[in-house]
Amino acid sequence: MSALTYYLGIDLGTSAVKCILVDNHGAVKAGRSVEYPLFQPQPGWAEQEPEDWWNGTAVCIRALLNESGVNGNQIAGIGLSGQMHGSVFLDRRLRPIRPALLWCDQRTEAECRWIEQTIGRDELSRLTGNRALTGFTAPKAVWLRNHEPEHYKRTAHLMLPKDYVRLKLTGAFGMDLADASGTLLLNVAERRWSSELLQRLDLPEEWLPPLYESNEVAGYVQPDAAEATGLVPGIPVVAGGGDQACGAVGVGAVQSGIASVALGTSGVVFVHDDTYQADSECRLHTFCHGVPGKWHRMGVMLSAGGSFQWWKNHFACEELEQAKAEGRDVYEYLTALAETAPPGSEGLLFMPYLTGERTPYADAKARGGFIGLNLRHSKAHLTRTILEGITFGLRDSMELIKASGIEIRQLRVNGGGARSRFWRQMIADIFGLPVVTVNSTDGPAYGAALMAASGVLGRDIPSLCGEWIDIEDLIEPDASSSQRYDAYYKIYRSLYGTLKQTMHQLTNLAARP
Ligand SMILES: Nc1ncnc2c1ncn2[C@@H]1O[C@H](COP(=O)(O)OP(=O)(O)O)[C@@H](O)[C@H]1O
Ligand SMILES: O=C(CO)[C@@H](O)[C@H](O)COP(=O)(O)O
Repeated sequence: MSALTYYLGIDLGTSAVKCILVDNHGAVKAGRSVEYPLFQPQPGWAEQEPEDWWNGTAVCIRALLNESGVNGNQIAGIGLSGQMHGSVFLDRRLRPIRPALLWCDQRTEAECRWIEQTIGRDELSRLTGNRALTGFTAPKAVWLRNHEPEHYKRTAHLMLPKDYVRLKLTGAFGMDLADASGTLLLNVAERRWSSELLQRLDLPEEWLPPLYESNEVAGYVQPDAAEATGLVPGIPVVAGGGDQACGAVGVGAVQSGIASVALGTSGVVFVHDDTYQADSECRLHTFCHGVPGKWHRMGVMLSAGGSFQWWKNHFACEELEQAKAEGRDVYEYLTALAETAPPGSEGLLFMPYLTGERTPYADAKARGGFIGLNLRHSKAHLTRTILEGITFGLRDSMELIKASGIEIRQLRVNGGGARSRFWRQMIADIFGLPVVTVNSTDGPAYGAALMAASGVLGRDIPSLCGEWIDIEDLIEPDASSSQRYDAYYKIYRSLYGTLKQTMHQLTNLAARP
């Protein structure tokens, strides 16, 4: 029997970096994660230090190798996945100029308006397939020029979060097409940088790295990185992808009809496209897929798991203590509590716009709220309605997908929230579709490892998905809950329009010193 080799998948998440080792039959051997801080120097801002990402990744890989007993020389390839859209500005000596602005940073409303006015919405859509949204990278570069001209002048390179880790690992510049799509600087249809847009925005094309398909080798581990991580020099590192493309590959959403639903800090509904199909009003994002030569569309909520995390952090002290005492995960404790309330939470709704929203409203000033509270409502109802509100928000994206003529027959969930069977049943009921989990629960990291194997072995991604990925659990929707949820969803949908002005007034008031 031939010896096992391994593929290392690295997912540079928002809360932590997660590293896994996958053997050449697709089985996960071991996993490890290391957290790092997120800074919010002003309301609506979200930043991280690129050095924290690299240090966390090095510590994580070293611990993973030690704990698993796998040697660096047993690793045949590495794939990188990461939080998308974040802007890493480096000087000529490759030093970060300032903390990176993240995907959930909302400071660039004025820059987005300027880009859309300068280029024109239709023309921007023709050039990039998308519209200017606060989380995307191009408005961040324009913000730097407007607000920190000294930093802008010193900038020599602009890259995405995981591509900084690539630079530290391999000494090479590179970016995959899936993640590059979220910069708003890519001609998504033609899979190349949009020189025309860069010129019109007066942003230097030489800042940007070379582009790769996700399974192409983009560099090799260098001796100094090997020393820092416990890897050995020379291991090939494939381009990888943004976390959504990697997550979709990691659950096998690589053909029409199967959607990936990601429940991380953000919440995403992602569908595969064989050909380039821009959304006419750009309400969905149209990006390159991690499958070479393919595309995808997706809707993105900014605070999906993030809303649940907020609830846990601020309002679940007792549950946190009880969970600790019983050695249970606090989220398991909270979902068990939510399960004691009925579907619809007895007339309660939650708006999950805690950090503004992207799909379907593209509104940095949207805010969250509970509506329908009465004296019968307990913490169980509030906990349940948070999960329901997040899932209604995801359904908003699915409705846009369905309206564009795409038929979905199965949802494959990934991300932290996918651990909860209760939440998966709720998704099945609210979407009216079967919900599947697969053998790996590490969506993006697993997808990155699979991309590495694809590149190293010269195998195509869909066929490797067919070999490595099995359905582990399938939940069918419950007809009576679905019917009840439909009635609640109709009201949920009307809330944003009804309350938009109030949300904006409150956001403006809160911004005053
Ligand atoms: N057991 C669980 N049940 C329900 N939700 C969970 C559970 N564990 C984690 N979560 C949710 O998943 C989120 C984290 O997901 P993850 O994919 O790790 O995020 P990220 O990649 O953004 O760092 C948490 O904020 C929480 O909302
Ligand atoms: O902005 C997007 C996708 O467009 C997010 O998906 C980020 O890529 C990070 O998400 P998490 O994995 O941290 O939830």
